[in-house]
Amino acid sequence: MLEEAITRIEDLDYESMERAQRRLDNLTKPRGSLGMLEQLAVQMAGITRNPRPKLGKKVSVVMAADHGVVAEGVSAFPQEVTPQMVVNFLNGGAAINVLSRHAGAEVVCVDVGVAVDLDAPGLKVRKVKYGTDNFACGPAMTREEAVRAIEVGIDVAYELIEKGASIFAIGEMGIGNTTPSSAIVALYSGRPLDEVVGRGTGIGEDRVPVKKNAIERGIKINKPDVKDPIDVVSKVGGLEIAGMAGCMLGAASRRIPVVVDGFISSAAALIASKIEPKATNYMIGSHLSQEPGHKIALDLIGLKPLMHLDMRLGEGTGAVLAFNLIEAALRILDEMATFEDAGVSTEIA
Ligand SMILES: O=C(O)c1ccc[n+]([C@@H]2O[C@H](COP(=O)([O-])O)[C@@H](O)[C@H]2O)c1
Ligand SMILES: Cc1cc2nc[nH]c2cc1C
Repeated sequence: MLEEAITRIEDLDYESMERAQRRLDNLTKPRGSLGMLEQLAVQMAGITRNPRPKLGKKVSVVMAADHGVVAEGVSAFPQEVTPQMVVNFLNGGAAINVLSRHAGAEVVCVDVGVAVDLDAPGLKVRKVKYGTDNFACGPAMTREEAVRAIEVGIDVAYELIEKGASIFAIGEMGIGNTTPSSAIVALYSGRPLDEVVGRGTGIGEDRVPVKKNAIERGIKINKPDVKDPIDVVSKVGGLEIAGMAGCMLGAASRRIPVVVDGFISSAAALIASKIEPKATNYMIGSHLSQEPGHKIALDLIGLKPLMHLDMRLGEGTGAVLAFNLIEAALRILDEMATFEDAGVSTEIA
């Protein structure tokens, strides 16, 4: 399934992009004056193979899983918050529910590896494992488990696309998951942990060295091979990180755009981009998280955030806010009058 998805990921459709660009240049505004909205519209044309695309159904996917590395004291919150928040997502009370309602998007929550069984109607139970093992002491999961988690993501993407999804916000919930995300971003960027590791849910400055030490031990003991992204995500990653990477690859293989959320979502995007570089064509950056490693990850992938909101929540909350901007960009492309239509004089020189 993973192989099939990878081989189906194509380049953007340059003809639709050129046509969209030509129309944007003829609309009643100085060329390029709508900045990133214009780039978004052109990218969407290339993704959808349509020079004047419209958004259909919008979906926020929240991949949830637990992390053995929390035993090292790397999070400000206890592990039971992961299942508690999953229940909150299903009851409609979390930030992602509110912002998704605001954006007219549906929320889909997937249990890829929560440490307990949950009896929560509406939850997609695709559990690969009851949380990862502590990667400071050995591999987080086996290679087979990592591939299964990626394939859960691909499968969920296909299922939702089949039901009409036209764009995804890719979010997550997993106490401890800024630690594996930091390991992944440090490995691929080669930057020192001091520049990558942040405070996650809000650990005190005194606890940051504990988090860095767990990552250092994890990298030393597991020796992840950066040339093999599945090795990296299995040894020092997470089940929801693999699941999100899969969702991004699955969507790209069906020419569906994915909006990358915060630090953890960007670590997943980095893994997806290392599995298949063309997948980045289908990715849209949303916001810049307060986690210091987020900018490093986005730069590595080549994504530019649309918003700077000082957020650091996760769940897909930044990504879903970008839906309105993407829709705005498409409406500009479709609805604005051209110079000719409106009888407005064009540039002198
Ligand atoms: O998206 C982000 O940039 C982000 C930054 C910090 C924390 N989070 C969320 O907080 C949790 C991870 O934080 P931590 O401290 O437990 O590693 C996880 O549930 C994430 O959704 C998310
Ligand atoms: C309450 C809470 C909500 C979250 N949502 C995503 N990560 C989270 C972490 C905590 C602690």
